Amino acid sequence: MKQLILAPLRGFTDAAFRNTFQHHFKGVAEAVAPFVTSIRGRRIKASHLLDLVPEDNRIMPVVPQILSNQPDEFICLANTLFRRGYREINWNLGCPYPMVAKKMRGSGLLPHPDEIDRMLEKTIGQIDARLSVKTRLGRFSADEMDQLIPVFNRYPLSRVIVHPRTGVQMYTGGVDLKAFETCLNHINHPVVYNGDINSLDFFQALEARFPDVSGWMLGRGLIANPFLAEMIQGGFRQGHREISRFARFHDDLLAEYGRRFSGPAHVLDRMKGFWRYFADGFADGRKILKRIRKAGSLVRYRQVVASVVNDQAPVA
Ligand SMILES: Cc1cc2nc3c(=O)[nH]c(=O)nc-3n(C[C@H](O)[C@H](O)[C@H](O)COP(=O)(O)O)c2cc1C
Repeated sequence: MKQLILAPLRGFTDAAFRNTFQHHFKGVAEAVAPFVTSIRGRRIKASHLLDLVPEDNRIMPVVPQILSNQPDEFICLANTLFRRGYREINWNLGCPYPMVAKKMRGSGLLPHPDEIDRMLEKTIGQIDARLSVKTRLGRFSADEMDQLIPVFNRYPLSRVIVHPRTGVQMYTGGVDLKAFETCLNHINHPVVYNGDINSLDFFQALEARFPDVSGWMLGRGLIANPFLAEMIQGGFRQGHREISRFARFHDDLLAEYGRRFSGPAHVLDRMKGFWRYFADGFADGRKILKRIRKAGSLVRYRQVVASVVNDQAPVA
């Protein structure tokens, strides 16, 4: 089995999604959860860690992720999560949003390897869990990696997940596979590849080029085509993308948000959000997305989805 990992996508891959996904589809071994920010003071409210309630995370193994640049806060949150049973904590060094990056968090830390060094030095001996990082190549330029790799190599990280884009690229432009190769060759820890795995063909090309990768993280491509992990594990191109399975998954996801969210408007918003990705799995996805976005109520939304499911066969 290839080690396939569900990427953290805030607003998408929460416990409701992770559990429902795992119930309907095979092929994914674990997930990194969307980030939680560290907070000042020692009291961490239960509401802050709602997505990481252990009883709600027994179906898919989960690695919590922390966004922080404060060693004390990081240690406190990481050890709280360890006491709840999480054995690995991931540090977010990739978040590209200017609001985050300007405060020297996420990818905003990447131009400051000395700060990353300081964080790792202060935290790593103080937390009980294993520590991994999820990083981009740099904030402004892939060259920033040259300074970052020696820092990562100085500490006993359990793995380094690399999304080979810069922070300022956000999600545009291509992934920089040459720079990823440099990371793979020079980082002394297991390296996980992440970015744009949207098809079996691209996955197979990556796997052929980078046989030493320890795992593969999939985000948007897996939401767009929830069958992708099964396709990758089986090495087959088509055949298992059955609309009825997709429909059952969709309906269970909708029901799950119905149980968790306080009103139909929130549920509708969340489900509409998913169609930004689901639509890519359909031949006339743009038209479908327009119809879904126009739905003004959950009742209407269900009708549109039912007609989409009845009328269309998704493309593999
Ligand atoms: C809406 C959205 C939310 C995201 N939230 C997180 C997050 O909480 N933590 C993180 O490390 N990366 C986050 N990412 C980045 C993804 O984990 C991943 O690195 C990126 O989407 C590239 O992988 P993909 O092409 O397989 O989606 C987010 C991406 C998107 C599009």
